[in-house]
Amino acid sequence: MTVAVAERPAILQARNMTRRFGGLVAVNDVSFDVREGEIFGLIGPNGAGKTTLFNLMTGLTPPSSGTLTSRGQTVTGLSPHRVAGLGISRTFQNIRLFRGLSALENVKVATHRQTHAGLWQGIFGADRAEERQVERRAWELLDLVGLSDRAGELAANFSYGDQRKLEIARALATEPRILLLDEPAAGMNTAEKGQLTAFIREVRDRFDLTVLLIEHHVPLVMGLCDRVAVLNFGELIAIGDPASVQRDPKVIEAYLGGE
Ligand SMILES: Nc1ncnc2c1ncn2[C@@H]1O[C@H](COP(=O)(O)OP(=O)(O)OP(=O)(O)O)[C@@H](O)[C@H]1O
Repeated sequence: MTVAVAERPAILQARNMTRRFGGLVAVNDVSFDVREGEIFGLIGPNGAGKTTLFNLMTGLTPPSSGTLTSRGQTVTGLSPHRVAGLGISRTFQNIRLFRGLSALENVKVATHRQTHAGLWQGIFGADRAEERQVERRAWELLDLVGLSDRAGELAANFSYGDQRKLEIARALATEPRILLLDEPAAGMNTAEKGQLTAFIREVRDRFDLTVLLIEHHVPLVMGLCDRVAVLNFGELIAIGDPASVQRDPKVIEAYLGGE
């Protein structure tokens, strides 16, 4: 029997997370839980602190204060590599592919990073058995994101939308439990945006994931997410199911009203 998202245990617990940059408080005393298996949206106006919060959650930026734990393990203070090792993987608002490598090589490099081999083995091949396994897995992931027929093409030649899909394949290569997507719909055309909801749900179900996403495209967030959190000037001003968040006067004033 499927357990309702609301009754599932927390997989992430953010407590009083704050990040200052000089005099600017980019993330201000933010606390929330993310439950196992949910699709959790993070929205807010430009500069509200969404990416900074993702950076705090993935070890890219240390918090000024506060903690993040995942099933009892402290995440804050770990390097991005160690955070990935805990099963927390992400994509970036500014796409970070190896533009001069093929789609297949991009996914293989990400897979190798999870195994003992490093970047160069990722490109030129490691132990043969491991290499075959990595290659098979990379093809599977490219297939999942619909890019296997273009495996040999350079990442630089892909449209924005396809580069985002490739980034998701790379993030999945590390076999995460928690996937953070920073603006997955940015640069996608209307048809691609339409398919993204079903795609993210399919990925969540297939890999038994919890998904957090930052997204400016409000209809996508509202149609996709189990719960939505709203940041404004670094503060968490609302959290709940999409319908109640959309009705919240604070949210309308801060964000949706300004759309
Ligand atoms: N490394 C940094 N140094 C100084 N200020 C920063 C740094 N990173 C972010 N900021 C500031 O922190 C605030 C929050 O930025 P952040 O990028 O997290 O917002 P955001 O909600 O992701 O915005 P957007 O929707 O435009 O991507 C902004 O005022 C930004 O200028």
